[in-house]
Amino acid sequence: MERIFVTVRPKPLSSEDAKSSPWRISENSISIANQTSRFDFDRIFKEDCKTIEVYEARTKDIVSAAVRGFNGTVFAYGQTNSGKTYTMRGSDVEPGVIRLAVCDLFDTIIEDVDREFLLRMSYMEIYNEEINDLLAPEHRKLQIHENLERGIFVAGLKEEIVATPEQVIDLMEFGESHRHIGETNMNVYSSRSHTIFRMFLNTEFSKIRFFLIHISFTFCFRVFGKNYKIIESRLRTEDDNIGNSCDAVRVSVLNLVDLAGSERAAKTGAEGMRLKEGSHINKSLMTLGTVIKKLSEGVESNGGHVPYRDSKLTRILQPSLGGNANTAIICNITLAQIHTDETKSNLQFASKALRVTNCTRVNEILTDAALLKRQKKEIEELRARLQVCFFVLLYLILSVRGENMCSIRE
Ligand SMILES: Nc1ncnc2c1ncn2[C@@H]1O[C@H](COP(=O)(O)OP(=O)(O)OP(=O)(O)O)[C@@H](O)[C@H]1O
Repeated sequence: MERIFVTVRPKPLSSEDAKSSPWRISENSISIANQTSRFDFDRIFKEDCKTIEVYEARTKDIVSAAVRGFNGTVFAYGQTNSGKTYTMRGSDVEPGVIRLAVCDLFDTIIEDVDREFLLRMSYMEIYNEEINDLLAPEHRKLQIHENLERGIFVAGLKEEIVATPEQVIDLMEFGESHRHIGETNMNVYSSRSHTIFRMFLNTEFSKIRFFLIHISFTFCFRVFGKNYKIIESRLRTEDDNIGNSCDAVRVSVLNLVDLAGSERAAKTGAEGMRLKEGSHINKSLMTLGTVIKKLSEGVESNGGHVPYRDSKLTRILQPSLGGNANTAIICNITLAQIHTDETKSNLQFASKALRVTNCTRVNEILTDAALLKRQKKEIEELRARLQVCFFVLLYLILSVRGENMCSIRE
């Protein structure tokens, strides 16, 4: 069982706002002066901290676990203008969590000489409760499906096979250019949609396709002098007859999520289209809050209902909320007095998330070869047991017959 890891990143204040801020931070606790309520988190960063510190606090581990076959999700949560996009996407001067994660992912893969990888990415946004593909802008209003093989997935979402960090960053920037952004009174570049950047392995690859891709990648890397042996993860072994798991393919998904911020129309001055966007954003964040609250109260483990299906966001993130994933939340806040109520409610959400636990495990899929090997071994074991049973039975029959013969003679 793994608890959701929750950190808090306050946005730097102007000196004017700093003087009037009611918030007091001590180590990893935050409270309002003269009030008894206090919030404790895994980590509270200083206002002047760098994004790399935020990244290294937990996301770095989640990325390296993703390479080992564990699902991972990191999302930035907070009110509008609190620094979520700054944290996840970054700026020209300071790379964000997504960029840092992508570079780290490739570095970790290069170091892993025992495995071969095949990596893919997708990028989507949820805008006004509709899912749009940011890598294929013509793919709009996509639907969520669920089946045994793939779990919960967005049908028709473009998945690009990627081989270098530069390729991922280029695709991400292409996607960013199609994201819905708008001006409000609180943020000139306010995200009007939630975005989910995803890197993952395809469970549908047949062995032949896997090898074809592997061969072509290996060829490319040799030709271009790069040392990447890109993705899905399969253990390399000299001895093909070793153990059962040598041909197992590990499949993991890494979600990096930049949520749109909660907002009050009175403060953002939203009207018309902006107001409609704001109401969709608030509604889906409210559902996220309800889901986290129910999970923190143990409703799901007691067989109760958790309303994942009430918003596209919670439905897509369902496996990361109380499911099979290492999850971290970066709660972006502002310490300005004018936003005290919003900051308090964001911290309440984050506190509840601290009590949510996930059950993580390595996702391993057996290839045909490994499956055959495992079944062959099982057959051999059964055959050996059958032989033992046969000899025991023969012995019993012979001894019974021997006794009968004796009693007849007598
Ligand atoms: N840690 C920080 N250091 C310096 N500037 C920051 C920091 N965090 C945020 N900013 C600045 O604050 C402004 C708002 O940040 P950002 O757009 O990331 O907020 P947001 O939470 O994503 O807002 P929204 O929900 O409206 O999209 C930007 O100009 C950004 O550069």
